Amino acid sequence: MIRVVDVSKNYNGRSVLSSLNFSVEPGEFFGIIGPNGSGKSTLLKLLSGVESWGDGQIWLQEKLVSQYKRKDLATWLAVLQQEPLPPVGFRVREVVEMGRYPYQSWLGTEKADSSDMIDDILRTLRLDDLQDRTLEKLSGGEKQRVALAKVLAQQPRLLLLDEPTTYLDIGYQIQLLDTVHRWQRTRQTTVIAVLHDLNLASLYCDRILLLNKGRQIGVGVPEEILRAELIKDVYGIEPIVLDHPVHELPQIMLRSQRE
Ligand SMILES: Nc1ncnc2c1ncn2[C@@H]1O[C@H](COP(=O)(O)OP(=O)(O)OP(=O)(O)O)[C@@H](O)[C@H]1O
Repeated sequence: MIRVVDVSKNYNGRSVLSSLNFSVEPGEFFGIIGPNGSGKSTLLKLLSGVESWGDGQIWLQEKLVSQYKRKDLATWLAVLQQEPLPPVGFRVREVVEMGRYPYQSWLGTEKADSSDMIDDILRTLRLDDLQDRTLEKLSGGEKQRVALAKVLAQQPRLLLLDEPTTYLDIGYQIQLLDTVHRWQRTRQTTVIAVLHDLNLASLYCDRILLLNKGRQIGVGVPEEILRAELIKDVYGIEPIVLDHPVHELPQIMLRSQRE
């Protein structure tokens, strides 16, 4: 679905991504991890066509991302960003309906009625009781769920998530990623997610790309990437890596330096 070939990116002559090479298969849940400033969000911006890359190529199906018209790209992919929602005044349902924009004519009308689908998404994310509330009356975690509902309403074939669990407590982190995972499996949506939490990345991602200082350190299944020596090299900590007793996937325990 996505093929990244020798891609680099500079900001003001400073390299922030260099020689990236990887592919993401249709229907895959693909994670991007790495320390602060390693280039994760920049990579997501290149994949979504928001920013142009320097050298290399980024293919989305058979065309370069840069060859798509903006509205055509929006029927293909949706991006959940860190600061995604309109400021104030809009009601939850109105915001979710904004996700339908790529399917509307210039009059703002849509061929098919999407209200059942919007109802379904609001129910799935437990937002149905909040649908008439305005955004400023929501908590940070509720806003995050509204933002996800809006991008799901776009019915993208490729869903790009930039730190989707920010602001969420552990209950909602799992609920949100379970929802995305179910959505991905039942609709064969491809998901590319930037995740800070390595344990969540292990639980949900089919494969993970590890970046450090703009370089691709590795790409592979969680067992290949979440290895103690690799995590130590990149994050500068001495983790303890254990097998999850239920999911049989690597989980990282942190070791404190305190006396
Ligand atoms: N518009 C910009 N202009 C100049 N430099 C930028 C710009 N956007 C990002 N950078 C720089 O590029 C590097 C990578 O930033 P990026 O936001 O992609 O990292 P990240 O891995 O997503 O970080 P974090 O985990 O802290 O969110 C950083 O050094 C950042 O300062």
